Amino acid sequence: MLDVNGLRKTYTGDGRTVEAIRDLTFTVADGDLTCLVGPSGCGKTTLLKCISGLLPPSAGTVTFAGTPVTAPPPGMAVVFQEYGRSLFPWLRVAGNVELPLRQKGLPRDRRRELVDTSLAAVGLADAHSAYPWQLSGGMQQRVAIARALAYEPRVLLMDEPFAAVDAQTRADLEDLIRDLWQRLGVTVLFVTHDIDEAVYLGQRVLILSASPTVIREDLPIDLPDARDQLHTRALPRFTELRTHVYEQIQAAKKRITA
Ligand SMILES: Nc1ncnc2c1ncn2[C@@H]1O[C@H](COP(=O)(O)OP(=O)(O)OP(=O)(O)O)[C@@H](O)[C@H]1O
Repeated sequence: MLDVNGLRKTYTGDGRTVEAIRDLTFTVADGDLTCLVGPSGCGKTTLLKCISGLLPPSAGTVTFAGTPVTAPPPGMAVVFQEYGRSLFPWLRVAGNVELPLRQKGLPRDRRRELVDTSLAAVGLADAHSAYPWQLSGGMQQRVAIARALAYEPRVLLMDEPFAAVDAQTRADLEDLIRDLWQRLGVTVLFVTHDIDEAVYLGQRVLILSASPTVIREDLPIDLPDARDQLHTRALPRFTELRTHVYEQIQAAKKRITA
């Protein structure tokens, strides 16, 4: 579904050159839930922007369902960390979710149906007519997720989407993502700096090195598919995996080679 090949990104300007991504190659299969985790500043956001066609890479290619990405492709949706800035405060919840569907040119009845089902899917069936600023942070992030789902993406890219919500809401939203992924069969690439979150959510965790970034390890997560916050996190295997990822990230920060 996604093929990232020899990706490099160097920022230049104001007499400064920052090599953010040195060389990244990986694929994400159709229907996978892959987490990307790495030290702070290692280029996670840069990578997602390149994958989603928002930023041109300096070298290498991104291919989405067989087509090279040169601009934001239809079929891909992104959820960012800053829900507060991604929703329009003058539009009601339903209007926010509907906006990309208008841009897609869908007829009114279909738009309404998609808004209803995606808001119901994130547990906000009653929030159609509220304004975003009348909702809690966690609810606003649910609206952002509903908007991405209503677009019916084949790939959902998520950039630290739960970093700004409290711990309990975060746990609920993590379960929501696994539930939606299992029910809808959407391919998910989830970026986080939170090691426990990456291990709890992913079928696979890609561990990135410090900037300039390469892939340090491609780790399969061999936990049972049915996960829940209490029992999965109490499994000895969960502890082993999180300890392993933690050690890898610490080593990456100290630039010890794998
Ligand atoms: N527009 C830009 N111009 C110049 N340098 C940039 C730009 N955006 C990012 N960088 C640099 O590229 C590197 C990677 O940044 P990026 O934001 O992608 O990392 P990140 O892993 O998402 O960070 P964090 O963990 O803090 O969210 C950093 O050194 C950053 O300073």
